[in-house]
Amino acid sequence: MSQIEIIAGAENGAIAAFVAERLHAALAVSAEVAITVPGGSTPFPIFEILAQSDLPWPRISVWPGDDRIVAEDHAASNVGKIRALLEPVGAKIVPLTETARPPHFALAWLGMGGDGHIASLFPNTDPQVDDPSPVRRLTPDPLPPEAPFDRVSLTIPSLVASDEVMFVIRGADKRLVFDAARAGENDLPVARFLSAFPRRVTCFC
Ligand SMILES: O=C1O[C@H](COP(=O)(O)O)[C@@H](O)[C@H](O)[C@H]1O
Repeated sequence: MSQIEIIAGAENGAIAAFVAERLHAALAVSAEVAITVPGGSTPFPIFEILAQSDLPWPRISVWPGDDRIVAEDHAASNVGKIRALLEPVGAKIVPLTETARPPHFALAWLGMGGDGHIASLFPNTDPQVDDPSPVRRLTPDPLPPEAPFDRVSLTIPSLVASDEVMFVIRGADKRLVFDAARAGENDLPVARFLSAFPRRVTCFC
């Protein structure tokens, strides 16, 4: 079980500073590092701030932790929006595909849906902590009305291999779901992940 630090009420600037600090620490011991980041609505204002940081972006690979199966120029594409913000500063943006071989991530940044999904590991997809596949194509059920598409997602083992994990979760309703998950009071995808991840977790919520 992970050790979870809760940081409540953090502004986007403070979250961007945390990410930059963790990446600088990883880059102090590795020439190149990889980070996986979420999609949805929460992370993009933080990416905008992060893009202004002094990080050596050409040494950083950025992988979406999940994506909607749409063209990259579609409004629902996570990789398209990540690329628009972070490629201009020099980051290497790596689209997530079904055949991708994900690297070891220095930092896995996750969001969470109100239904307890992380990445695109929705409850109906029954994500397993010992999934032998690093990436899966999945169909959420129900399909979220704001993004009614099939998905591609890192699996729990791909995320568990990361050095450390951070969540950014907005809203009291989601906080209740997260708190129940970390207390072992539900079996949602977020709870399965937390039960399997043995290292540092920081939750901005
Ligand atoms: O569909 C998705 O939703 C979750 C949560 O997104 P948010 O809008 O609440 O920030 C996100 O973590 C995931 O990557 C995304 O594809």
